[in-house]
Amino acid sequence: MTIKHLALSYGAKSVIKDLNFSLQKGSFTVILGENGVGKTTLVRSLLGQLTPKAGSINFFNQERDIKLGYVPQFRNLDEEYPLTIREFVALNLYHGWMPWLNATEKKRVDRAIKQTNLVAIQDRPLGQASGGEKQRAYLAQALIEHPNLLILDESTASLDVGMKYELLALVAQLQEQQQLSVLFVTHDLPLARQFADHFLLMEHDRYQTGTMDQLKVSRVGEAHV
Ligand SMILES: Nc1ncnc2c1ncn2[C@@H]1O[C@H](COP(=O)(O)OP(=O)(O)OP(=O)(O)O)[C@@H](O)[C@H]1O
Repeated sequence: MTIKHLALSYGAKSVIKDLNFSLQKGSFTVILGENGVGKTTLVRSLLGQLTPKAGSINFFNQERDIKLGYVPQFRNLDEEYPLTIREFVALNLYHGWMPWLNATEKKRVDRAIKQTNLVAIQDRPLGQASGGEKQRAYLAQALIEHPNLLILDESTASLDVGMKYELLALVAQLQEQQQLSVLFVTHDLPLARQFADHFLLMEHDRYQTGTMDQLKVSRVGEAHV
């Protein structure tokens, strides 16, 4: 994916100006930056929810080659949330009036549930799952479409340390096995250093990119000069 001279704004409020960035196929890239710098805004533009004011976003060779998977920020679901884990994972496969899945769709659900280690608990209500299990269910839902670019937006923010590493280790495994490219938005530098190979560091007036060993910050947003 190549981003050239990208500008994004909300009405008159400019958030991103002249961003240039390349995401290499198969890489695990972390997007770092302080609160309010525009990380989620950038993700929204990649998901096609926000039209650039200027510049371009080109996905790999041709735009139709790209299949995006998106794991949103962790939101704790109500304990009473009515769907089981399996129903939640399959949610996007239901079309309008058709309340059942065909054999191929069932296989896709089985595969995503297996990939995310949810087989044993797939029939439990999602509302009663642990934070890590809920995030794995979001990941499984994103994997249903067999994405080649997976975007995780602060997906680990409210998970405890063990669960964060578990989720990211799973993502890294999928990245390797399936030639996935991963874009991971986070404030968590140790986690980024553990799993990512490239970074995009967003600051209010500049952007830096490179391989993780070129990242010279001790905490997000604070560059050593
Ligand atoms: N719908 C909107 N309308 C107007 N301004 C917005 C809107 N959404 C976000 N903003 C503003 O755009 C700026 C960038 O927000 P964004 O959510 O992209 O930041 P972020 O880097 O993801 O922050 P955080 O780390 O806190 O999630 C902020 O100043 C925010 O207040």
